[in-house]
Amino acid sequence: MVERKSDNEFNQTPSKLPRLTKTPTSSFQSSQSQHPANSTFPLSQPQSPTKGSRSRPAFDVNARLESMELLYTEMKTQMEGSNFEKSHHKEVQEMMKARITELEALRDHLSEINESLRRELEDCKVKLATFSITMDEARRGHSIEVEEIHRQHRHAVADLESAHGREVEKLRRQAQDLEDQLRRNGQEEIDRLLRTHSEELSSLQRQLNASIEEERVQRVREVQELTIQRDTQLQKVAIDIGQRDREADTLRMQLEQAHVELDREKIMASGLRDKLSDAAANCTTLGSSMAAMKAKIDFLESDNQQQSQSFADLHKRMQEAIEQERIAKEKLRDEESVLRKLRNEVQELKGNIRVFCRVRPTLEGELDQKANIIFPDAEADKKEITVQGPEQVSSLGKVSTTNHAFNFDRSFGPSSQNAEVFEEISQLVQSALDGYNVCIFCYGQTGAGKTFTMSSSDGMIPRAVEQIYTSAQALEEKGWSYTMKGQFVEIYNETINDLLGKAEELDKKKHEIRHDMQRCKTTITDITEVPLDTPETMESLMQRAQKNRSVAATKANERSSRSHCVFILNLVGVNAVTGERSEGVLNLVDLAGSERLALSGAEGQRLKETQSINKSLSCLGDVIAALGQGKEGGHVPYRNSKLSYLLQFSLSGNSKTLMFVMVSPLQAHLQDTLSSLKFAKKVNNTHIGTARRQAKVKD
Ligand SMILES: Nc1ncnc2c1ncn2[C@@H]1O[C@H](COP(=O)(O)OP(=O)(O)OP(=O)(O)O)[C@@H](O)[C@H]1O
Repeated sequence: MVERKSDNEFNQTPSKLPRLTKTPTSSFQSSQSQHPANSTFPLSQPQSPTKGSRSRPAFDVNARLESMELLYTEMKTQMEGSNFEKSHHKEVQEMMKARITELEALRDHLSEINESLRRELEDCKVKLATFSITMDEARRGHSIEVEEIHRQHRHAVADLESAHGREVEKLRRQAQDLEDQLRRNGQEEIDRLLRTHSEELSSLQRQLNASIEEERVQRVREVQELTIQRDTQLQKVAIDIGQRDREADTLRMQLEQAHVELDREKIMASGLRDKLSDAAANCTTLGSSMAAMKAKIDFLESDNQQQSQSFADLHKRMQEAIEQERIAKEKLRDEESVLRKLRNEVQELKGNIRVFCRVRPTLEGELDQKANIIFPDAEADKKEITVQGPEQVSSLGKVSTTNHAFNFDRSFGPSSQNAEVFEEISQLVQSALDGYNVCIFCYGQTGAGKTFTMSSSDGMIPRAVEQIYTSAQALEEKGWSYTMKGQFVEIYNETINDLLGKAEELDKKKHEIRHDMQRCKTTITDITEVPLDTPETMESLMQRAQKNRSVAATKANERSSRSHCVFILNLVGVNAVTGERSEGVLNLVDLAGSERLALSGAEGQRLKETQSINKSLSCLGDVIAALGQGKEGGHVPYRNSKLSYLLQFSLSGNSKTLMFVMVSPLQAHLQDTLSSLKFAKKVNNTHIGTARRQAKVKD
């Protein structure tokens, strides 16, 4: 802050200024030496003389005063300027004051506004708080409502689901009933037609044979009688003629005698002439009887014509009967096509991928190790299976178990027989004859019954082949002729082996899978294909495959459990009557054991086996899952394993697939049982597109 001095103070001249009398300091001296005479400070001279002052000239007061005057004038001018500036500053100050007043007024105004705004803000805050409370209440109400709606929705969805489930169940049952009905009706109709037809045929045949026989016997009898009559008459005539001849001879002799006697006895000439005319009359009679005989012979000949006519009639009737038989056969063929169509429609209704579950019985020595497995609907639909999980101990030491329920297209209990199981798949096998690609595979852990179900002497493979033979034979009547060829391969460590080839070539000969994408056909290079002409061929084929499997088993322990076994049956049918052609494939697969195979600890051959089984089974699951997504043109990882690549055309949406999940009844296998059933459940929940028949009609 600058100290203000009064105007008077500034207007005083230097002469009027009080004089400084002493400050004899060295600083003064130094300042004086630094400032020349015109310097404004200091204003006084030191009073006490020093050693140095004695040598200096005397102090010039006037000059000093002059300089002081000058200095004063200068200062005055400066002061005037300062005064002007001061007045200017005063003005500015006034202006600033006015401005400050203005601003203060503005500030007051703004404060008022601020105050009112603050009050408004307070109001708003109060309102906001009220509004927030209302909002919270509304939100709570809303969430309660939403919760309520959710609950209702859940209930509605659950109701709908159960209704839908019931509806689906009902539809499935209806479809089943319809199928049974259709099958029964079709079968009954066919049986009835066949019966009627064969009865008609046999009665016609009998009638025909009887009437032919009767007619023949009668005609033969007539012919014999006529022949006898004719012979008798001919004999008679011959005798007559002989007699007449003899008479004629006699007469001739007599005539000769008469002639002889004529000469001698002319009188007797007229008598002889009379006798001659008698003889002539007799001759005429003989001629007429000969004509009668001739007429009789003609009559007999015309009777032969009648016989020919009746033979022609019989022939005509026989032709008519053959024509009727042909029409009946044609009708039967039409009905067979309808039946085929219906059968496959029923199969499609059931879904193109189906899952059956089968629990094997406990064997000797296993009775006390049974797991708790039940079949809740064994008396009704036979679809459910419930497995009691392993015991779990809680932290409080409480022991509990969980029940795991599963639902499949069909569940078979331990008492089920292969015949009963086959009955359920026979329609599917039939589809292969109708030109579909069918794949049936058995999945499950080692010892769960896969081989027993598939390849035992009364398993699915021999039964399927037998049914195909029987059906193919029955279809022959309808113009179909089938060629069947079988292949049997093993996939071990991602390598294909020919089970019908030479034993010494196992694991040595290389086989490649080739796909013909246009014809949707799979071939394996250098593989043995056996024509199956008779059921006996099938038996020897199975024995050959079994022998090779045993040879392979000596190479690696438990090899049969650790390899996949695929039986491929190629069926080509041609209908000579309708020109139709169908190509179907039936694949029956016995998979490697699916037990959880840990990689840890395994090494060498065992590690390789484990890796390839894990890979191929998980790849099979991936393929089914990808197909289930049903994306047109979507990627399906068939190539990730040999098994899925081999079955590509039999696993696609265009084929019919059935999976058997095989279950061991033992407590020790419970974890594997549960994981097999969970895998099967996933497959069961998959829907694969509609199968197409590979049938062609000749141009
Ligand atoms: N339904 C059944 N009725 C009677 N016995 C059965 C049945 N299923 C399986 N078995 C018996 O159980 C045993 C194991 O069955 P199987 O060999 O078929 O199992 P697997 O699953 O094929 O095993 P692997 O994977 O080792 O080939 C065999 O002795 C078999 O005869």
